Amino acid sequence: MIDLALRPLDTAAMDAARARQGQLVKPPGSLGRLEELAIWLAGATGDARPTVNARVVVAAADHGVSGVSAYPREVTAQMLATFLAGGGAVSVLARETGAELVCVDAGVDADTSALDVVRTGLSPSGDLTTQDALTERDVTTAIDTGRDLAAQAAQDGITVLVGGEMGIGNTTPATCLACWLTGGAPEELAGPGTGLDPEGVKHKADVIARALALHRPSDPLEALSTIGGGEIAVLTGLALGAGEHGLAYICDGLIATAAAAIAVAIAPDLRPRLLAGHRSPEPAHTRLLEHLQLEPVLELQMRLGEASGAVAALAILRLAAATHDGMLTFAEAGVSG
Ligand SMILES: O=C(O)c1ccc[n+]([C@@H]2O[C@H](COP(=O)([O-])O)[C@@H](O)[C@H]2O)c1
Ligand SMILES: Cc1cc2nc[nH]c2cc1C
Repeated sequence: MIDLALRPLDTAAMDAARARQGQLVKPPGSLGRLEELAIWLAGATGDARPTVNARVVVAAADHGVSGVSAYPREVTAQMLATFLAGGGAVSVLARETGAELVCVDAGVDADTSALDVVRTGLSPSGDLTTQDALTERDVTTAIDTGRDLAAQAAQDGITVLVGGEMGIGNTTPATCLACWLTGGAPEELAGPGTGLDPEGVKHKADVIARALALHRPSDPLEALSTIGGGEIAVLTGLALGAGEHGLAYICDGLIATAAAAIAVAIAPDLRPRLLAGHRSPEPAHTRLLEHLQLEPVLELQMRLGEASGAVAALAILRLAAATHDGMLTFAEAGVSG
């Protein structure tokens, strides 16, 4: 197991934020979820009037499992280059929301030496229907990379971390993990990913069932090594690191949420620090959100990954923090309350 010291939410900062919300010039509760988000952010950051200083980490990897995606694996490296060139959805969304973007090569099947990425030295995962996806050592390396990125973010004054991923085929390991965590059946939880037809989804459910029959992991780290992937393990480490360093953490769709759910299985106290950015239409995502008892901020039928849904939610979190900090109180505005 991993030696972790997680910070709990700061209840004094939350109480102060709640009291401020009660004084702002609006009927109590009238900003709805924005009020809850501001109070949560106060707890996660330990600041009763928190600022949003966000960094988006996109971890990319390829996968040995085949015949489960509508796209070929070379798309992973091509999209990584596109993110860094500023032309991917996440590049635009991060720019619009004033967040920094950091990309990680967590086992991409291409030479990425010309790209400005964080390196792990990992190779693509093995085919989880016939072998372990990762070695135990790979899992440790990936988790440590994620935790180090969170430590660096805290040092840089970041208050909000957003985790996303890119990896052709990765809805298959993510759905395996969702089945393992929730007891869900592959035929219930397998979805179309990048766009499989119903026959493709049925085949994918068979692949997931085969992987689960071959591997019977007994703990979350073993689950990452047998039925996980490099980018998933990096995001598990990133979420754990957010807990260690007192950062707020926004989960994206199916894959990023599976990674966060594994982090919670490792360290249950992490859960209150997680915000579900959105709900993806993948059935396994809804099951994971129920498992974690997280209510997504947005439901926009987004199913891209890349942290796109989480960064869309970051825009809402910014508005929550801005109203919390910038509004006048009844007394300051001279409004009868
Ligand atoms: O985040 C989601 O819920 C999500 C749902 C479907 C697809 N994706 C993205 O699509 C890729 C995985 O899909 P697939 O069909 O290749 O397993 C990967 O790059 C993910 O970022 C992401
Ligand atoms: C083009 C493309 C972009 C993506 N971004 C995240 N997953 C993706 C999958 C594909 C196929």
